[in-house]
Amino acid sequence: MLKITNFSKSYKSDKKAVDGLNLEVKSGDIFGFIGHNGAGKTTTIRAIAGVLDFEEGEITVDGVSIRKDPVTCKKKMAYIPDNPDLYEHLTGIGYLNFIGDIYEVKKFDRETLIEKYSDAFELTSNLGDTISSYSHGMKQKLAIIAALIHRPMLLILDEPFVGLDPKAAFTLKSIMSEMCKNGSAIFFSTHVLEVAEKLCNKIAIIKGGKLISVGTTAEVKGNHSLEDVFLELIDVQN
Ligand SMILES: Nc1ncnc2c1ncn2[C@@H]1O[C@H](COP(=O)(O)OP(=O)(O)OP(=O)(O)O)[C@@H](O)[C@H]1O
Repeated sequence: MLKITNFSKSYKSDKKAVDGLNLEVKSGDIFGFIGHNGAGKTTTIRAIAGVLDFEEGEITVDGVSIRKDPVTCKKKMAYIPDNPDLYEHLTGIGYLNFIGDIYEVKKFDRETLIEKYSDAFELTSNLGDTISSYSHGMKQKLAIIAALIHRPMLLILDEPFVGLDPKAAFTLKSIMSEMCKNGSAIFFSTHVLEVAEKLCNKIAIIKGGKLISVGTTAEVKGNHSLEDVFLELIDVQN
């Protein structure tokens, strides 16, 4: 579903933020992307989402190059950044309908999914309010609902659990599991290693722009906790 081949990105000419990254996320995978601050997670995620240009390597979504045909790729996926930038003057429902129009989601599907996910995130009674009146967590919930209403084959999330209350985090985890059971693929970054360990069937650890471990969660952590493995790998490679 998502294939990253020899992807590198430099912001300044002297140092690569991401260096020669190879990764494949298959249908049904919940793939956790972990690494220290500045490791290259957001850079990778933004390149996958088609919002960051890059010179080296190839990224394909369902076989389509994000560089050559970004529109086709974007129709197949949804991207939720760590700090979603929403149209503050719109109401919640106005925003969801705006996104529904862009992705040409049919009326019945749209109404059904908006109801389903707004109820799940307890946002239904706030949908008539303007987004500028929402808290940070409410904005995040709205961005998640907007991402889900066009049933993406690939969901890309940058630090999705930051700012969500425990119930909303539980709801999101349940939705992620349900999506992958239905054949979608999910790739997300997180610093919450307990969540990654429980939720993901695959894990990649990035350090200084390079992958230092990748595989099934069982392969990456062996008989240890993911936290122990992560801390040891980060230290050993210093
Ligand atoms: N717009 C930019 N201009 C210059 N350098 C950048 C820019 N964005 C990121 N970088 C650099 O690229 C490297 C990787 O940053 P990135 O944001 O991808 O890390 P991250 O793993 O997402 O970190 P965090 O966990 O703190 O969010 C860092 O050295 C960072 O300073």
